[in-house]
Amino acid sequence: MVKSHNILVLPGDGIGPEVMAEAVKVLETFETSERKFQLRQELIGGCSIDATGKSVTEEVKQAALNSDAVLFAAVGGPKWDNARRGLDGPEGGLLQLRKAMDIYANLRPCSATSPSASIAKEFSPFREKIIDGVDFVVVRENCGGAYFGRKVEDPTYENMGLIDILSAMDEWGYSEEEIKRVARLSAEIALRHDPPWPVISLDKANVLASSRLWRRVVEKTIAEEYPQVKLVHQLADSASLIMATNPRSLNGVILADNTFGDMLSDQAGSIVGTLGVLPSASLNGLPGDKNLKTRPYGLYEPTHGSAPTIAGKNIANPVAMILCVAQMFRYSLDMEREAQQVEDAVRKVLDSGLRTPDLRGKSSTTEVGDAIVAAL
Ligand SMILES: NC(=O)c1ccc[n+]([C@@H]2O[C@H](COP(=O)([O-])OP(=O)(O)OC[C@H]3O[C@@H](n4cnc5c(N)ncnc54)[C@H](O)[C@@H]3O)[C@@H](O)[C@H]2O)c1
Ligand SMILES: CC(C)[C@H](C(=O)O)[C@@H](O)C(=O)O
Ligand SMILES: [Mg+2]
Repeated sequence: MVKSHNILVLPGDGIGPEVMAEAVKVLETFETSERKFQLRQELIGGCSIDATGKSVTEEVKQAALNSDAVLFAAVGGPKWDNARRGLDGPEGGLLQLRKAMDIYANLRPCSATSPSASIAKEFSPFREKIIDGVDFVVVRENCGGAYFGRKVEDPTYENMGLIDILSAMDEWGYSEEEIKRVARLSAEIALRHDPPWPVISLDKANVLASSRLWRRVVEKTIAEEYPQVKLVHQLADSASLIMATNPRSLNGVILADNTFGDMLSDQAGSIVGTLGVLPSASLNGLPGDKNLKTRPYGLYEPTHGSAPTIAGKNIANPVAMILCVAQMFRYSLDMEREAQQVEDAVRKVLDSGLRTPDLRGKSSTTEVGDAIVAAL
């Protein structure tokens, strides 16, 4: 029987279409007589605002809900800076999609050997003995907190930066259930390792009310449901220092709310020395999750953005986007063997020295993509 996977492809803005083209090339090499990918490409972000007036349309959200997985590249850019209003700006398209799909856990792995030890060795600003053996995944709560709370902005301003905004507010709230589900998913990831990884939960319980609830709920959930998982509470600000001084001590699952997770996962880019190689997976549950009330949803996006200054030059690094294909194989399509094949091919190409200019290489986006396809 032929297996057919419906994949929604959202290239977005800036370097998005360039890196997505390479990811699609890699994906298509896995088509066989038994496995087909039905790709549907749609607009999101600034390009969607230009075409439809909306950063994401209801039709695209519906397409995401009907697909087996979503590949997303990047949104935003200076052209739309003045259109940046809450969920209506280009970045809001991505936020709306995360909410519509209820993909509440964003997994952002970082290790000194993935995608390639040679990259971390050469590009990390840290000494080798600091980053040696670093291996963690940031599990970022993706559908709540300050990102989705009530927003109050001065309604009179027309152009961001041109007229004074006298006051503004982002409500940063969490419910027990929102915290519980992401704590459970983190513990499940911890248990996939032998011996189980610790869960290191970040908060600012010394200051924020939402963090105090966060700490209580994480504590109770893990103690009652996952007693075999070691839980460590860490203040988010000092976690940021530890990531730069002794990152190995954060090895495990780093569980964080939406804002802290966003910041810490970018900081994790400093361990490997570039954001251009870090993928991420946003999920509404792990494969086989018995609590899932809907079909499994997965959206796969690089940690980096639309890099407007290098867009259109065929020099963007496609590796993070290509590694998103591996994540999609792993979490949405039950293709672990193929996921590892992609990761091995990426490692081989990076170790061979064939790299884009962000990694001091001379190769173009398409050359790196072609080399990865050839290495598969
Ligand atoms: N998920 C997303 O769509 C996403 C994420 C972050 C930022 N953004 C948006 O992207 C725009 C630019 O933001 P920024 O500059 O803060 O972050 P960015 O990640 O786009 O760029 C940061 C730096 O990394 C470089 N870089 C990023 N990706 C690269 C790649 N694949 N290859 C080579 N170099 C790469 C850029 O040239 C730049 O020097 C903004 O509009 C922002 O809102 C979008
Ligand atoms: C583009 C923006 C909405 C997004 C975020 O803040 O979540 C980005 O920074 C990310 O990390 O995916
Ligand atoms: Mg970010």
